[in-house]
Amino acid sequence: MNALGRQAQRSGASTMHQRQYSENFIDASSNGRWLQSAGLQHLQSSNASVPSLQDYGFYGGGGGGGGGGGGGQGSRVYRSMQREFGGGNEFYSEPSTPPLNSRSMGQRKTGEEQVSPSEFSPGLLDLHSLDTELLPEMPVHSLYDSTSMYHSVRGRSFDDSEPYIPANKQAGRARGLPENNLLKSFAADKEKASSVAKIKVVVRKRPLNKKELAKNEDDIITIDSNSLTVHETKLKVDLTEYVEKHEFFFDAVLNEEVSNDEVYRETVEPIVPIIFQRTKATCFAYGQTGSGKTFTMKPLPLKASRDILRLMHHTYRNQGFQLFVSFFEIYGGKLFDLLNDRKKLCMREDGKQQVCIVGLQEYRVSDVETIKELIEKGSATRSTGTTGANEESSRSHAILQLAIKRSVDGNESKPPRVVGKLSFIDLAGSERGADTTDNDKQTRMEGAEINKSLLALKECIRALDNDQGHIPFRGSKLTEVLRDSFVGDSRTVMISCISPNAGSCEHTLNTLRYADRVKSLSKGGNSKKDILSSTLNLKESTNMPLSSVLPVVTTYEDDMTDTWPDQNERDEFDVSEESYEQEKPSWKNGRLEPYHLSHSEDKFRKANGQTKWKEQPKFDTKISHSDDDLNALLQEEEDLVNAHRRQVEETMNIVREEMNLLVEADQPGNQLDDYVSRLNSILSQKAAGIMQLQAHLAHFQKRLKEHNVLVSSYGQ
Ligand SMILES: Nc1ncnc2c1ncn2[C@@H]1O[C@H](COP(=O)(O)OP(=O)(O)OP(=O)(O)O)[C@@H](O)[C@H]1O
Repeated sequence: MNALGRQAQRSGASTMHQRQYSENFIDASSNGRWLQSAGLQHLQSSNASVPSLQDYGFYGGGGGGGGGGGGGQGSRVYRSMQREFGGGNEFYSEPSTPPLNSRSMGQRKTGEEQVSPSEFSPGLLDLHSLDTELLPEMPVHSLYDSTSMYHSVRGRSFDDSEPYIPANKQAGRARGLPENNLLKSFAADKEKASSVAKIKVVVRKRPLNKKELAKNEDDIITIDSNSLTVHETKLKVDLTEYVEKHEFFFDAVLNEEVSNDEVYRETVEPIVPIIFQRTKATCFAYGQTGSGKTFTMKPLPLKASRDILRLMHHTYRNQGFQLFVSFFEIYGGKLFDLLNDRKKLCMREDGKQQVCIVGLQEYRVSDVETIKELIEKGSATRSTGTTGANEESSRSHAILQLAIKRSVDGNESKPPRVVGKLSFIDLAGSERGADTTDNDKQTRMEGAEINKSLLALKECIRALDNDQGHIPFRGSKLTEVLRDSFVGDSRTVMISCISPNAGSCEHTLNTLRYADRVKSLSKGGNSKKDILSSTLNLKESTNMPLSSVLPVVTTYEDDMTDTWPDQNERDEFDVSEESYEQEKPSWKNGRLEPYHLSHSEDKFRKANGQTKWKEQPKFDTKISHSDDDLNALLQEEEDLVNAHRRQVEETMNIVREEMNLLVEADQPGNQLDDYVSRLNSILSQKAAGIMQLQAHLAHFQKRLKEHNVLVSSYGQ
């Protein structure tokens, strides 16, 4: 739609997708089968033949290379940790096993691994051996025990000796962010910690980039505390410009000057302690391609790992917690292990509908440098391509998981089981269908798959936050994979990334509407305020009377029920192209004929004059719920056009009435002629506006159809 989306398409064969494979990295066949788990649910029996724990951690001290210049804080922390814990902590007394030459190590087997290769080789699922179920509650000494916590803080700890996060470095902050003081936050009691919002929506605006500055593009986003306004320049029918303001409210809005440290403090830091309490948390970035998702997400896992390790070495010292890292991507609906030469993974479901990622390698880590190295390797292996807005666009969803595990009853011979998990998802850029029309088939299919999964994700978050019985996890691979992070006690942080330039206005509004929906549908917390803000957002954004906006709010209420219209309803609300044909206004005998509502639209009207938009138009019923959801999104746009059309129609009716009154009044002929011709010209302008809106609508419908065809063909 805008120029950005149309630039720099990829040629089909050359495919700028990079398939970079990290040479020298850990061999696919390494590790015991317990490493195969992504930390998903499992059947607990087992254990007799489980291999003993292997530590694939490799320690920054000796290698150093991986850390390179970027070591910075991490190296400092590591050294400090060594100083503090080198003697006492089990993790730091284990032999170093650098991964770069771990191929041979991978073939090493413990006695317990001497089992049928077909049974235990990586890639095969043995549900009985996987630690996929959260560890049942176990007494954890010192957990939220303020005495011991303060003890560790006040004693000589690395926090005292070498704080790695600059104290209160708040330059350029949009608003007061919480201080980074993890251990201090631990002083809060358990209840307080678990009161962290179930879902938090944060928006981050990036600065204008060089390209945008060179084009003299305006920054159209203003931020005030936790509200944000998009200033959209629009054209009236008579081609005069006007600015429409769209105001949104979120849990936090971070301006372009906010650092990644501050983003971490606002988003992930509060949930880190909770994952020691049998909680699974997910943090993901959403937004248009080039809006800063990767920039935002990339540092978060490392910062979180640092805090996790600090907690493990302070508050939970000697309590047997272990940290594991896995990193995989979903590309084109398929899973690839980013820490194992992009080995294709498969997902299986057991009888209890527990999902396991078969063959996924997990690495036990005990220092920041190792994690850093793993993240860098995984990121380099990710599928990227070029979009108009981003030369190195992520074309996959990358999922990095930090799992905290613990041996049952402290028995080290048993495989550790998941206590909690923190998943970081760098989603592929959201794209509008209109931006991909000129792209090659592969790109378009990627776009369709990406959009499908983003919509499925939104649907799941909504359903979860509203405690709905049915969570539509099967909507996409992404949501299937994340199922276990969402069930039970879970937390979700969504970071919506937006570009500030005028050329991205449409994308930005879409991103914010997506975020707004996720937030405003939240049952927990300030639901009243959220509903209000949602209404306000829509009111502002459409510049229409509230009555025209109400149907959209109705959508929200309807959606909360998670019900989908049955087939009959869909049939009844079928919106066919013919119906729009009939709607075109026509001139007859020099007069504009009344603008009839189509039969189908009439059916949307409710007794109170409001329109109910819950019902989806009828589309290919083979398409999954997420596709229905896309339809719903497009339906929203269609609703908007319809609302505008009704507004125009009302204006026309008023004008028509005025004309009739004038004709009836016995005015001098010449004056009347003048007036009538003026009104006629207004009417023809309005008619042109209606035509425009109809073309807009037809365009949406066409796109929707194309998308559905694409998705269904892609799914086959
Ligand atoms: N807050 C920011 N401050 C400075 N530069 C930023 C910021 N956010 C993004 N950028 C820069 O903008 C460019 C695009 O960012 P990034 O690759 O993170 O986008 P993306 O949303 O992940 O895109 P895609 O979905 O295509 O992968 C990068 O060069 C990045 O360094």
